Amino acid sequence: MAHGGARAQEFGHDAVIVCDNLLRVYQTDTVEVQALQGLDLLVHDREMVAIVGASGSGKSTLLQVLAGVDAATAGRARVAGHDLLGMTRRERVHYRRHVVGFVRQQSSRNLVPYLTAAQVVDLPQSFAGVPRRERRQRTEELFETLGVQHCTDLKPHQMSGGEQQRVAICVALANRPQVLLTDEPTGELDSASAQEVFAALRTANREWGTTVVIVTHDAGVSGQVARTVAIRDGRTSSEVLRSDGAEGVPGIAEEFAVMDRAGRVQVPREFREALALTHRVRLALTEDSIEIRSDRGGER
Ligand SMILES: Nc1ncnc2c1ncn2[C@@H]1O[C@H](COP(=O)(O)OP(=O)(O)OP(=O)(O)O)[C@@H](O)[C@H]1O
Repeated sequence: MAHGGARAQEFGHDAVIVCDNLLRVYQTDTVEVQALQGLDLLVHDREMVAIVGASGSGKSTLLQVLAGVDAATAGRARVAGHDLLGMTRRERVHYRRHVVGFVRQQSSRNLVPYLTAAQVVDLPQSFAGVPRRERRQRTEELFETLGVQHCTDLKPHQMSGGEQQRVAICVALANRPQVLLTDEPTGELDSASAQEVFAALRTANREWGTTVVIVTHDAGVSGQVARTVAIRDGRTSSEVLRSDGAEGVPGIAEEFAVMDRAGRVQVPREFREALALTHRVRLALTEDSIEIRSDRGGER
């Protein structure tokens, strides 16, 4: 039991994605940008989670760290048991090829202009050494499940934006990753095509048990997933949990603030402005709540 107890204390020991106090600092000649400022995040196996936030809040940086294409400056990031800050080059190649699938922000970067859908989905499987017959079967299975069989012999310029994105999702899923990371998968799409892409992501999540993370600045995504995590200034600030409604009836969504392990909570700007809260506030513990009051009359 002592062993189990010790494990239970480790932050996120049972999560597929663990970000613990993650920091990413970009250093240029003149400025230092803290894109991630001590971000904590847990995602569990088979979850489908959306990450929302304003432009510049750190969403893409987070996804690139999780995808293994960028390295955090400090903190801990673990995905499916892989420690992302301590991986060798070789481990990183294996990780990117087999453990995570990544759909990048610009759809054109996910496909190759002169390759057909079938050829581009074949590529990652071929790099992984999968025999030709199995590759063909997997490609057909992906196209059928995500509804893009008709794109098999088409090149990107012959497909709609939504079809391109669904083929890009097939590429990312080709080697059966445990985790699928998508950066603004519906950013350039009309709402009907966006719905088809969300449906494809849900299908992957349901059919293959893939854990799906969707980064978007579209707050409307909350209606598509059970959990939405909001990032503000490089930190997770709030979460919306949506319970499943009955068939055809939307579920109920409830918003929570996120408290990190040091006890920090971000007070939303509207709340701060409504009470003119500045850098110092009064906290009071009542029987079942904590009050935050302005420090009127106090020195700044
Ligand atoms: N390579 C880089 N060099 C310097 N600063 C960067 C770099 N990449 C990102 N940043 C900065 O880090 C911060 C977070 O950027 P990031 O792209 O992660 O935000 P985002 O929430 O994904 O925004 P968007 O929705 O516009 O893509 C921003 O201030 C951005 O300017």
